[in-house]
Amino acid sequence: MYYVQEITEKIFWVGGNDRRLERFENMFPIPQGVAYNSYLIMDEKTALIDTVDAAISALYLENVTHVLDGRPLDYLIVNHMEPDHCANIEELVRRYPGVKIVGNKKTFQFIEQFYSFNCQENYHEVREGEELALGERTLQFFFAPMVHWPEVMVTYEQKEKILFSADAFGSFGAHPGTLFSDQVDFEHFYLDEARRYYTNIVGKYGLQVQAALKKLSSLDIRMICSVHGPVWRRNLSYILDKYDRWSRYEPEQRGVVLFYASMYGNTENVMNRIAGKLAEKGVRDMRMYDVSKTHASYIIADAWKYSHLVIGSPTYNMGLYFVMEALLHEMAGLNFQNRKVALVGNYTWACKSVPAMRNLVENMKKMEIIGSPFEVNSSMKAAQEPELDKLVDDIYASLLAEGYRNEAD
Ligand SMILES: Cc1cc2nc3c(=O)[nH]c(=O)nc-3n(C[C@H](O)[C@H](O)[C@H](O)COP(=O)(O)O)c2cc1C
Repeated sequence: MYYVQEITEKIFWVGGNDRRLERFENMFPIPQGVAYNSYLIMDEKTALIDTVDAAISALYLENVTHVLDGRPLDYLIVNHMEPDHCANIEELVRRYPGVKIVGNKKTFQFIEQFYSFNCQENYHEVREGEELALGERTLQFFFAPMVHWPEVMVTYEQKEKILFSADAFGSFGAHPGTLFSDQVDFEHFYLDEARRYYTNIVGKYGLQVQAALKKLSSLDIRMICSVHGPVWRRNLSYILDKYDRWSRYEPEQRGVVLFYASMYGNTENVMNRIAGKLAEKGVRDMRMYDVSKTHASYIIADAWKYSHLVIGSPTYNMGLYFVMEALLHEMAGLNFQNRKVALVGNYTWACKSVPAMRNLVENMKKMEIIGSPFEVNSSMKAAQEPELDKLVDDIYASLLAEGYRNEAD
């Protein structure tokens, strides 16, 4: 049976949740599921904003039919052509043959690339800033290229000042019954998943996000409706500030993320010793991950959050342990930058992990290597304690220089 919610007068959320999907984009674990949001505006003309993933099409079509209540669909706004939002275009055209599909040149190019049905007669191409009157309400379209696909646009509803923002401001996590961010404790319920979503999916395109934020800054926005995650109707500056910071690659918090690879436990042992020594100095904001155990998306999200990283890896086949190598490549691919990094390398006959890590890290922008990388020859020896203490002192000094306030102070 249909399940819809009216988000404001005559604008309905007609999306749905998927809590069965194991991995978003077949890559990112989503233990709390994901929501696909679509919105239907009932005015003199009816307009549907984006569709949903094929996994929830049946319920979705029932939702749309229910809200339309016998009326035709006049417009389908396609803000984003990623298949998790476009799976129902063909069926909607079949059901509502007169529907105008609103998009830009690239939108239509992508429709034809992804799908084989012919709906060219339905195209309604819009330009940057163009308006579309629905009756009481008028929509306006702004292009947001590469946030995070080239055809992306956002739709601004002028009467109630609602931004339909495509993937921007989205989050992993299905709706827990509530729909609005102010109905839950966002920091506890969504923030980590919103950060993981942003950093892993949109993170590479900080410059383009900054450009979009600048373009939208002249609009009076009272509500943000993304295609994933909760709807924002209060305290919008909170999520706008997060996006601004994330897209400038600025850490949210001073603290340390330690992540390591280790087969026999000797690299892990050094990482634990570093964390323990930092804790003795009073550092509390630390996270530690084994890269073979924790999915990269969680480590990347925390690397984005914190100011300092400690990275440890054994040498493997004259290079870097593959999982660590993949993770650092992924971070570089996401344009990750602007952090302080300490390195720990391990080897039994020829240490290649330190130069490999250094090379990968130094190829990222605005990265600073702290002190001297700590090299372990199979296992750490007592004689190396002063050298490790020196590295810990350097990490701590760097934290303080960045403004870290020690609980013990
Ligand atoms: C398949 C394989 C390849 C390795 N390749 C190298 C290598 O090229 N050079 C080297 O010095 N050590 C190499 N090692 C040894 C490890 O780097 C070394 O034993 C290290 O101390 C392991 O650290 P861990 O205790 O944290 O797992 C290799 C080990 C394995 C299992």
